[in-house]
Amino acid sequence: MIPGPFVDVAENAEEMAERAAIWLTTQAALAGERWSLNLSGGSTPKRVYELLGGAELRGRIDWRKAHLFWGDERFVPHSNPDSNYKMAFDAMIAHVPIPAAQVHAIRTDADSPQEAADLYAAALQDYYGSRSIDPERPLFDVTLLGLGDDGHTASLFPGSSALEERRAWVVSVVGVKPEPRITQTYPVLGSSRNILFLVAGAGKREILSCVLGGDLSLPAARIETAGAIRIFADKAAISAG
Ligand SMILES: O=C(O)[C@H](O)[C@@H](O)[C@H](O)[C@H](O)COP(=O)(O)O
Repeated sequence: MIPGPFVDVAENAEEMAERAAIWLTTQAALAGERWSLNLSGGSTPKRVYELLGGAELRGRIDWRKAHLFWGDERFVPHSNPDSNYKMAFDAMIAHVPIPAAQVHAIRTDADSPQEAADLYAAALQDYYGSRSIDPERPLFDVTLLGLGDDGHTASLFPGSSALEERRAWVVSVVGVKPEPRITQTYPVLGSSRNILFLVAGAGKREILSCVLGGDLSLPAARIETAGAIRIFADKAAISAG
C-alpha cells in the first residue's frame, strides 16, 4: 500500500457509512459520461449501500451514468444469502433507477468458478475496451474494499497464489473458504482512481494497524494504485486503546 493513505475517522460505524456514502455521491457528481463503482462484499459496506439506495441520497446520483462491478463474489447463486450481488441488490440496486445492463455482476451460473472468472475478465475487458491495463486510464472510478480479520481484502487471502497473479484479471480461489470465490487480481483492483477501504469496529483495530504499518504479508497491505487510497474507519477501528 502506498504510504500515507488518507484516513477519515468517524465517531462510529453509522457515521462512517454516512461519510462514505456522501463522499461517493460527490464522486458520482464529478464523473464524466460513465461512473464505474467496483463494489465489495462483507458486512461493512451494507449500510453504505442502504444509504445510497435510500430516499435521501439516491436522487443525488445520476444512475444512468453508473456502472456497477464486484471486486469479488462467492460462487453461489445470486439468490443465496451469501451472495455479494444479492447483498448489494437488496440494499441498493433494487431501489435505484440504474439500467440493468449497467449492473455487471459476476456470473455464478457458470459451469465452474474458473469459467465464472474467465467470463468476468472478458466482461471487464469489454467495458474497458482493451485487454491490457493502461496505468494512465483507470478502469474504475472507485473501488470499495473491506478488511478481513486475517488481512484479506476482496478474496485475496494470505498465502494464496492469487496474490501473485499479474496476468489474469480475475481468478477463482478454491479451498480457502467453504465456497469457492471469484476475485479481481491486484492489477485490476488497483486500476482505480480511488480505492476506499471501509473498516469498522474494535475487532479490526489490530489488523488495520498492521496494514497501515505496511506488513506486506497481509493482502490488504499489498494493494497498489496510481490513484488514491482512502480509508474510511470508525474510532473503534483506528484508536490506540
Ligand atoms: O466477499 C467478501 O466477504 C469480501 O469482499 C471481503 O473481502 C470482505 O470485505 C472482508 O471479509 C471484510 O468483511 P466485513 O466487512 O464483513 O468485516
